[in-house]
Amino acid sequence: MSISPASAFPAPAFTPGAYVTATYIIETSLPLEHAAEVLAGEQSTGTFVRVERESDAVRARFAAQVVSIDEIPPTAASALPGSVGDPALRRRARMRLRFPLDNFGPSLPNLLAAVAGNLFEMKELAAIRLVDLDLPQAFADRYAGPAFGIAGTRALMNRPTGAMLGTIIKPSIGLSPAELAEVVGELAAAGVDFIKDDELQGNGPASPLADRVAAVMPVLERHADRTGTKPMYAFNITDDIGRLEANHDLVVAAGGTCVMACINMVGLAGLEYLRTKSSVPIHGHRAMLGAMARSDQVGIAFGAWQKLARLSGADHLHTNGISNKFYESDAEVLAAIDAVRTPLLGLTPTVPVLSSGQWGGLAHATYEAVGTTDLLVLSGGGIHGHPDGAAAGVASMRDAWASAERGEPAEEAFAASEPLRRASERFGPVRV
Ligand SMILES: O=C(O)[C@H](O)COP(=O)(O)O
Ligand SMILES: [Mg+2]
Repeated sequence: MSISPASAFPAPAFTPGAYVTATYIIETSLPLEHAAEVLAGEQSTGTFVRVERESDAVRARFAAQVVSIDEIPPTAASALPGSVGDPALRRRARMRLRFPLDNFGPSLPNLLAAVAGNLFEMKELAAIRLVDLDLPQAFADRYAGPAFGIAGTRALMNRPTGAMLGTIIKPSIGLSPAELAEVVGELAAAGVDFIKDDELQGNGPASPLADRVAAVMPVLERHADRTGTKPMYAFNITDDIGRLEANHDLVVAAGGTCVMACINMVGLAGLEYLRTKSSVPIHGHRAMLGAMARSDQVGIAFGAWQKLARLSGADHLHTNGISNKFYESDAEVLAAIDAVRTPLLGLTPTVPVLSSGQWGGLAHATYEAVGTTDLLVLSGGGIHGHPDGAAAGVASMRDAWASAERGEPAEEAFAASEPLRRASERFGPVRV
């Protein structure tokens, strides 16, 4: 085994005066200030007892500091298991903690150990949720973020303006590669911009990644030869980190223009690794986010998580869509889309991906609420479940978004478009 030269491990530079500010919603039955100090101490220089070498000088330089505590109304939710104190005294607060960047350097995994590590286990806290992170520029100096983003994605799929419209292959699993190729041909002919594997379709024996690539890409290449446009297909290459590069290379060698990774399954470090190897946009699926973000009492909110995913290189990031099939309200979805659209440390803008229960009848309400077409809107059941087939499903989406972008009332689109009218018979009334 060869020993790497020391130059391969340059000492990280000190950045005095640089901080990460983490915002939490906490609940505690202890005095709020006390709980905040325990939290700040445990996640930086402290432990359960003051130790001899935790000098004032060490604290001054490395201790996390409580910046603010703002009490907010309690919820009716029960306390996290094992929390201590008199339940009758429980209070809730939004709290900001400032961590010296030098405690961890601009390293996302090590950042998370400080701002989202053991603190979820602290018995002093009856609830603790990380809701936001203010990160210094040093993170963008180290992490490249998206390589393609909105502009690069539009260029590759030849959709310079307007909403980017796509679909998820449904059924998610069960189609043979040959059947998949047929569906892809139909979708491409219908003018879809983007197609993706479902997050459930990885590399199983019934439809291995290599076979899907071999079946799908010739269909897309033939379509591109005829029309000059190659719809983007996001092959789900999620796997162990050691396989990501080979999976990516397989897709790119066949002419593929996108790879998809389930961010929480490969981890942020896996996504960042893929970013260093990828020559096509990375479609970031957020499956499993609910385990972190759904509870009001514990976890990491989408607003904080999406910053980490964007730094790690997600060109596309799922935000959910309005009237979705999952638990999030429209207000939460719109906040998520807004979060992804908010500039972050000068990174290339990531494309928000609106998915889950989407269909053409949601276009007007979505466009009115977000005011942009720099979106990738995905409709799985809403296209494949169209009463007249997937091609009509694509047409219903295109008609709806074109009408919304022209500023017409939804009723007008409904009256003018047979595919949209037929879609509404299956999926419900057009949202206005
Ligand atoms: O992976 C996705 O984004 C979902 O499977 C969406 O599917 P749906 O449009 O059928 O809800
Ligand atoms: Mg899915």
